Amino acid sequence: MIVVKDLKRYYGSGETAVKALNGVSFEIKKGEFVAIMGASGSGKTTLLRILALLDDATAGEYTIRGLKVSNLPEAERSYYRLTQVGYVFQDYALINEMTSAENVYVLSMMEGKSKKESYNTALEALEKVGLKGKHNRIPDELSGGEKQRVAIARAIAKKPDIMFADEPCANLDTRNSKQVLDVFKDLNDNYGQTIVMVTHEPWHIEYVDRVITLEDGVLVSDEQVNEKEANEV
Ligand SMILES: Nc1ncnc2c1ncn2[C@@H]1O[C@H](COP(=O)(O)OP(=O)(O)OP(=O)(O)O)[C@@H](O)[C@H]1O
Repeated sequence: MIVVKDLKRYYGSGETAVKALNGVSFEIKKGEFVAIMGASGSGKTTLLRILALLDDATAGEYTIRGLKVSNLPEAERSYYRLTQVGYVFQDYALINEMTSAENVYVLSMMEGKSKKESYNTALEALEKVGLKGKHNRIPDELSGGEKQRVAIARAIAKKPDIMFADEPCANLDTRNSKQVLDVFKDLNDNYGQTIVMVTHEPWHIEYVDRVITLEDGVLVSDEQVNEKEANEV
């Protein structure tokens, strides 16, 4: 599904350039749940932002399902971002004045779907993340873990090819983190959702299939931690 070849991302130029990514190559198959790990400053967020089309690489090649996204014109990248890629950020990025259902269906309405269809899709997505019956609550009336699950519902409502999560449990206690990780695992196991998640917590490894570790912008290990049947790249 994803092929990355010799990806580089430098911040600044010349002698003082920060080589946040310095030639990273790997492939991710459809249906994999992959963790990106590494010490602070190793390049995890930089890599995820490029994979999620939120940033451009300085050099290298990036393809999703055979489509060379690193070369797409901005309008097409923007369409791809809106319709095919799901995001979950550490701060949830929910709109405080909106209910859970509204937060989920606002994106679907931006795609031009009817309010009724968007609302029904939102309720279905909220049910999948275990929030049935909480569709009318605003973020202030939810726990941190529930807020993050609303953000996950928003991401899956558009049935994305790939879901990207950047430290989704960074602001959560262990109990809430487990609920969020259980939702990711359920989406991956039962719906085949491809997930790429940045995390620095070693105990999160038990939830994922594979761990890619970065050190100073270089891939230093790529380890299968949970066997799955072979799938298409
Ligand atoms: N916008 C920027 N301008 C300059 N340097 C940057 C910028 N963003 C990141 N960097 C540098 O690039 C390197 C990689 O940063 P990145 O945020 O990708 O690391 P990380 O592994 O996600 O770290 P953390 O776990 O602390 O979030 C670091 O040295 C960082 O200081």
